[in-house]
Amino acid sequence: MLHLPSIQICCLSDNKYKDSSSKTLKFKESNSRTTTTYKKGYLNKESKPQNVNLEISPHRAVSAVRLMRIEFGGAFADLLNEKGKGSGDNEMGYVERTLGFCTRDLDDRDLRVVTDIVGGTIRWRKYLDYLILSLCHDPNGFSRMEPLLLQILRIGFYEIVKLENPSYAVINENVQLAKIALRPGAGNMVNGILRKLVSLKESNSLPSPQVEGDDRAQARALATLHSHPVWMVRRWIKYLGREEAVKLMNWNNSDPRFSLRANRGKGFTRSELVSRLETLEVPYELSPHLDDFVRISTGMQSVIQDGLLKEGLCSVQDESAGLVVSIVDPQPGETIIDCCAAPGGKTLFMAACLNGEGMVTAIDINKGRLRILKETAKLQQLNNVVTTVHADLRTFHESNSITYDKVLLDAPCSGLGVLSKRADLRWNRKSEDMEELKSLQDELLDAASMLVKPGGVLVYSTCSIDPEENEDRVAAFLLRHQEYSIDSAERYISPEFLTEHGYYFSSPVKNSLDGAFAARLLRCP
Ligand SMILES: C[S@@+](CC[C@H](N)C(=O)[O-])C[C@H]1O[C@@H](n2cnc3c(N)ncnc32)[C@H](O)[C@@H]1O
Repeated sequence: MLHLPSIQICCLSDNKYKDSSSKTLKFKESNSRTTTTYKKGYLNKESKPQNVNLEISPHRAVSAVRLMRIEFGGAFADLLNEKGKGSGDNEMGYVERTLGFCTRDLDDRDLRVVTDIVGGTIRWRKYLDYLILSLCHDPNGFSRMEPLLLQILRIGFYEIVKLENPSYAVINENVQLAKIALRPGAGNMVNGILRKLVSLKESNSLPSPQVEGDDRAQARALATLHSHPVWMVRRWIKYLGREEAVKLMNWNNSDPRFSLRANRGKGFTRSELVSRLETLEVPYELSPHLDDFVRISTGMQSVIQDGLLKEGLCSVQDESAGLVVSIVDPQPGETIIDCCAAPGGKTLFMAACLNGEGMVTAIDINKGRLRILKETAKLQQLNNVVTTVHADLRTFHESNSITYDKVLLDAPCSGLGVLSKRADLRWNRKSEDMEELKSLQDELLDAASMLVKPGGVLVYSTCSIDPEENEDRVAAFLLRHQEYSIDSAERYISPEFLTEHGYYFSSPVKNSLDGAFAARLLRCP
């Protein structure tokens, strides 16, 4: 029988994060239980003394700090980028500034665990908070709980409820982290609440919201159970029906799968990529849809460490995005303009299809992202067929009179099709964004349409599954622009992706890929 001590909510204290979003951080003083060592190149290039704490679980400490950065510091939970950065010096710097000590270096296994814990804890945040709140004696204190303590609790709850890690270790390690990073009282609180959780789980009596009442109440319960914002759930029930909406949320909560594209531009073929993956012992599957693509569900860390991405031999690109390029169907010798191009996934794939003849002009309003595109084009030896232009598409035509064979508008969108990869996006996106995005998409479509040669092709695409950003935008555009008509996508993709209107649509639920949409439109000659 577990002893369940009474639980108190600890509120914000003076020497901790006050409000990280407003950048008024105060970092905790170094804790007493740390060892000061000299460690080469640990935080920066020079050797300097470090407070390396060997008593706490490094991956939990790093996960807690990473979660703080994502929730309050504006860092993205782009799991791959986080992995790609190798979690090196910078990350340990954040850990030390936040906790007052650093941990030992993370090995590959730790890094994988951090990625899993961070991704899962963010995805399940609403559900985990519901459980935490249900188990607290003082629900009013929940909203005032200090951020680091809340992250530690969320990690513990996620490990116990979703990962089903051995509860003894989860409790011990998270209690230790709370004690050392905060204070003994915080450790006691974590201990009490995690033990209570384990006891409820073992007796199959975890609190659970009932899906009952009117539509609104049911959507609220489903949103908690599947950990999504209520407005998204309501929208999906409206467009997809309840059953599909639940399947979509399950997909969004599942581990993301990645695909790699062999960079033909650099003369690297899919079979060479496959040989490298076999050498690295990374399991793979060939894409049934795209000749250059390979799917992997584990082993990304090995791919990164092998340098395949750094050397520009392959790129991480979802097949759903690759299929948008199939709809453009770039041919050697053509002039193509990619109107919202950065960071360049589609630009570079299109450029590789040109076999050195023709040109892709890549426009983007974001200078930093465009710089990344330019550097990647160089790395992939595609800079001879890629030109970058820093411009706002809406005013670009004022200084440009050139028209192009093909125009791709991969518009800024809600990203509701890529929630399995962008774990934090569901919490950052607001329902009000949808109206703003729709008018921006209309403006950008009008601007892009001016760049198409008579007889040329305009492709409008998004990584959204929302009809208001997809079919509805195209329908409104066709009403405004009678010089355009739909060119069915049937010649470019397999029937499973074809909609009744002749558009391309990849559905996470149906196709097990990210959600994406593209319409191919012809300008009359
Ligand atoms: C969906 S992302 C493009 C992704 C890119 N096509 C790819 O495959 O990597 C949308 C891009 O539109 C850019 N953007 C937003 N408003 C713009 C505007 N008015 N003019 C040009 N680019 C814009 C953003 O900076 C962002 O990079």
